[in-house]
Amino acid sequence: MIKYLRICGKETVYSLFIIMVATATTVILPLMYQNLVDIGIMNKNLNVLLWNLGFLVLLTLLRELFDLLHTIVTSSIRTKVFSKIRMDIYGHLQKMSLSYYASKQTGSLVARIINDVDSLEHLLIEKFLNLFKNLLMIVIIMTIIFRFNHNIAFMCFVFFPLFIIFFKLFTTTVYNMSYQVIEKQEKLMGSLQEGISGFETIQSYDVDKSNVEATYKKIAETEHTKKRLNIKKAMSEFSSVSISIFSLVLLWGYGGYKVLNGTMSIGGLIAISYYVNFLLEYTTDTFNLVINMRISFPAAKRVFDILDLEPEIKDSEHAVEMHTIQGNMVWKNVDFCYSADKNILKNVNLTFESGSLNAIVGESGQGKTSFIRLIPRFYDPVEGDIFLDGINLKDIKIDSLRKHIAVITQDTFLFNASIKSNIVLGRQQVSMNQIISAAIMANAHDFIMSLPEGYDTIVGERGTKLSGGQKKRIAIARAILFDPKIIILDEATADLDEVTEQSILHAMKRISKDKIVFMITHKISNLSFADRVFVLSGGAVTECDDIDIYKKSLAMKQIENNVTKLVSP
Ligand SMILES: Nc1ncnc2c1ncn2[C@@H]1O[C@H](COP(=O)(O)OP(=O)(O)OP(=O)(O)O)[C@@H](O)[C@H]1O
Repeated sequence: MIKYLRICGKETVYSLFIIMVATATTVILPLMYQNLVDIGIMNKNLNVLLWNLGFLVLLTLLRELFDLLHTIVTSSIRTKVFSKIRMDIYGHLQKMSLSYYASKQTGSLVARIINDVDSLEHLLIEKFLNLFKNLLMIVIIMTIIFRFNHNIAFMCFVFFPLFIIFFKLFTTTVYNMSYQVIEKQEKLMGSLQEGISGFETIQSYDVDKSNVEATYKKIAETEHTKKRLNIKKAMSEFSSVSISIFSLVLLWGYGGYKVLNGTMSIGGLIAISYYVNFLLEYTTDTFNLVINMRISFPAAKRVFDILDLEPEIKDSEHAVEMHTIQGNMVWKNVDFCYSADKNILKNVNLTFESGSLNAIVGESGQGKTSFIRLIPRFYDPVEGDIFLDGINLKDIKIDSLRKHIAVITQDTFLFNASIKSNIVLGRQQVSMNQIISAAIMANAHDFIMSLPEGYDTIVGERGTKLSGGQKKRIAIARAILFDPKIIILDEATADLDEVTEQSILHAMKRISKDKIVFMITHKISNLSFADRVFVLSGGAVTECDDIDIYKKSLAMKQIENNVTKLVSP
């Protein structure tokens, strides 16, 4: 946090200075009242009365002015620090490995960026700075009260232990409850996000009953925990206010008695009652602040927990930049698994040369996607190494490695932007001609031109305004325009009609002359485009010596499966 406060060190110093000056103006006010009553009113001195009234107006205005200044300065701290924290979390999340996202829900991560940073903001700006102001005020006011009247100062001291007892009583419960609220809210955000983005499945399968009810239950539980937390907070506030009332009664009893027996002036009693009032106000406020800080701490801690997380896949110290690559790849004794109890790849030894289109086949769940995930280092092998142009992937800077790879997955992700921006994807200096020729190769140009706004058509969230095949073709055009050395097609053409699929694969075959293309496929017809075919089975990856024989055996297997399905009751 200190690192972030340093960004606006100047503003923090200004803020503390303003707090001190505002404190001074507040502290002087009761003395003015004392003068006004004892010298102005009681001695019928109009001059003193008018001067004091003038000063009172001036001081009150000054205090308001400093409050305004404080708000301006803290707003500037908020803007600088918290936009930086949000950017850092977002940037950090972008660096996290696939394994991290496999165990997290998008909604709960959004909750951290929005809600938890908000809590941290309140904690820092409202609570820490106010705590500083309150403690300063308490010390100054206690000193003044002590100088006024020792007995009253001792009476005030009696109430501190009471505050501490109540504080101890509430603080742990409040902390635990607020943690529960945050966790429940995070889970709720996850369910809401999932429910909203999966609305089509929910509606079409009529699963709304159990699914929606589970979300309703989460909403109710979150609100219930919030209600319990609010009641606890209200109880803690009630107890601190009760102590204040009790002490004011004591002060006015004792002070009134002193005025009656002539040992204290009326102005003095008014001034000291102001000070005691201030003291109680600031002590109560500090008590509530600390309770509220306990509420904000869990959220603040979670913000820094994310920032402290190390991505599983990161650049090694001596990682090198690869500006250009040939694209020759060697796999040496590669083992891979997601968890120790299930091997996905075992002792894979392979060599791929630039200028080849490699089909990866195998039954569902054998590990084809996992296999290609090791190439852009979405995951690392648990044993063995993969070399690109003789350099271990682990020794290449991740950004510079991924710059040479385009992955087109089974699920196409499009941004809610125009078709053109989805193809270009932030790359600079790309001409319209280049975009169009990539779209032509991906068989996307004709359908794009048939849309009323052509390349400027906005595709909707995740591309909902386009068909599955259209989205896929845009993703392929994006990869072609990108012109990487390694192209990975993970069943990328599976949901296209046969003519479109064949024309895209022809294009892939053409452009694979100086690239390595990996094509995961379940279709026998696609194997005709492959230079080499690799079969994944039981963790082993074996190359097919004769593609035609493999195609025949696969076709036979599929026929057998279909016959079994037909004859089985
Ligand atoms: N992120 C993950 N965490 C844990 N296990 C995973 C993960 N991704 C996949 N698996 C498991 O790894 C195994 C291989 O999955 P993978 O997706 O690589 O298979 P595949 O051959 O591509 O399957 P398909 O042809 O059905 O797409 C499966 O048993 C799957 O459940």
